Amino acid sequence: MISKYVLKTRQAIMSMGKMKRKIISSPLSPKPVGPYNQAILVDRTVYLSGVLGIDVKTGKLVEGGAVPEAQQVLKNMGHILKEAGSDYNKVIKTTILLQNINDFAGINEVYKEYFKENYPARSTYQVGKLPMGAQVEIEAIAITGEVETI
Ligand SMILES: CC(=[NH2+])C(=O)[O-]
Repeated sequence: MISKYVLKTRQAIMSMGKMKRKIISSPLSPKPVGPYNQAILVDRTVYLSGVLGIDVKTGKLVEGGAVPEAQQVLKNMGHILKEAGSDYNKVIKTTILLQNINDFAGINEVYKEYFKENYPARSTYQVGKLPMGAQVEIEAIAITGEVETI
């Protein structure tokens, strides 16, 4: 049996109409390597999939390890953010996945080149393995349009 509360919640949601989502795809950033999109925009929030350090021209991970990969990840991320009407300064949350947590310090140096102010909330993990044998993957959530920091 459905409670009055659940029924009321359902009615409220129905009365809101259809929520719109927009698939974001930047040709300047590598195509997804699996069944996902680069990003999805819902209302004014854009959800970025985990970005890898793939060079869009070669379709391969850049060489040299975690630091060059992180540079490429964040460049790729910039193109996706721009396509969605956002930028690094409007990112509110990131998740960094590292193949080796010993790269933490090096990654932080690269990260600060892109996130200069209003640092997003962030989580960093060492994981067993990443797609394509990557050393770094970063996902993000960002706001589009005008943002005020209070
Ligand atoms: C790389 C990535 N985002 C994925 O889900 O495989």
